Amino acid sequence: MDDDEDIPVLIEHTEEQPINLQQDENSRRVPLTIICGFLGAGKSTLLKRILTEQHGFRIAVIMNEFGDTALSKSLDLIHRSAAKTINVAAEGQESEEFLELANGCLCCSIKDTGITAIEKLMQRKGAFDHILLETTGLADPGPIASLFWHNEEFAAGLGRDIALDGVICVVDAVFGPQQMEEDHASDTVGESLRQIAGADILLLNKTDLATPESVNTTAGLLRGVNPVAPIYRTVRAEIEVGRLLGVHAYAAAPAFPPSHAHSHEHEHGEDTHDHEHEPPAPTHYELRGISSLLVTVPVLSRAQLDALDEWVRTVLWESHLPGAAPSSDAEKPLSVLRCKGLFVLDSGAQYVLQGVRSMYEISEAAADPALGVPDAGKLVLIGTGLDARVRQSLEGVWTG
Ligand SMILES: Nc1nc2c(ncn2[C@@H]2O[C@H](COP(=O)(O)OP(=O)(O)OP(=O)(O)O)[C@@H](O)[C@H]2O)c(=O)[nH]1
Repeated sequence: MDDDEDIPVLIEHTEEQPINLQQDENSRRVPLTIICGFLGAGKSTLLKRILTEQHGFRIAVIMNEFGDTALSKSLDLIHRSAAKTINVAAEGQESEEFLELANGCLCCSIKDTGITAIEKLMQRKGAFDHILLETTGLADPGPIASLFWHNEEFAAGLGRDIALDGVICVVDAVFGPQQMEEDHASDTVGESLRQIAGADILLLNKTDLATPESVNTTAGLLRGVNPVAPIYRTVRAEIEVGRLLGVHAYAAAPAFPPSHAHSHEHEHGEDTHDHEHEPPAPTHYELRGISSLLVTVPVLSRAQLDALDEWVRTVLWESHLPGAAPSSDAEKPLSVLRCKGLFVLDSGAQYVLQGVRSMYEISEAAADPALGVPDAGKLVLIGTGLDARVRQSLEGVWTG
């Protein structure tokens, strides 16, 4: 450790906040983004980029790893970056470390899991505008995401200060498909597929090491599992920070693909935003593991919206279709890991559905006058056992 270890002195924040990272006006909650990803896919490379580049955002990064990995990782990041100071705050907790970086970011490597690490970080509230939480490779982001969203216990505590912004999954363009392939070996759905399913943004990294054809194939696989998350193709996780943070994935109406088959890409420097909107034909990954169901929902009456709410509740809470007994087919039990929806009422009102595992909410969305009222709604379910019976049962909600 360096000689110049000091108790951290964190500078009072006086500058204006970046527009897209403004905290919720009502609650002043700090947005939190979860980074998960395949082993060796480039999570640390992304973090290093964020911690060392001049992007104007003050981001606190928590490396939530076990053992010494986080410590060695953060020191490695610091040594390679032009950090002004290295501060270690012991506070009687030997596992706590805070590093203040030259670009205003704060790196925390805390060998505690989840909540404790964040509680410690929040003691330094005001020193950052956004929190990034890196999970261990192949950790399922679902339980962590739900911890920060709609957890009553959490809402009474830290949840007053933190709002879940989104989940980013970094996928290895070279080994990603192989990892997905190996993942189905277990009798339950593998972690890599859970990560893809639970992501709000997919970073398809290391595209320089794969042929354009295989990158396209991998993007297609990702799209098959998660049809709504944007896919950014990157080399060394090079992407504008503003495109990853401040996405309000759990608050805003989800950006659904248009109903017609469509595929285009935008170049943004090194990264490419991929909109391969139509899910490809089911692959063996989907048949063995997770698949998605994307349904167009017609304009609904209030009563139909209530019926839809009940349908979602039954499926998410009881894992069976309304009116049907719980499935005894152990191979493909009905289970929803993530759902999103936008519903339009005949009154013109719009409602947004957001769900993680068994937790969900349907709330009225502020209509954007510039966009007008959409002529139909959409619902996407990502999980297992999402077969034709599920679509039929769902459509029965409005066809009667
Ligand atoms: N060629 C190439 N190498 C990359 C790219 N992104 C990351 N790497 C390298 O791949 C290796 C693994 O990257 P990391 O960022 O450590 O991956 P990680 O996801 O943090 O790894 P774990 O935490 O061990 O799961 C490192 O040697 C990186 O320099 C890329 O886009 N192209």
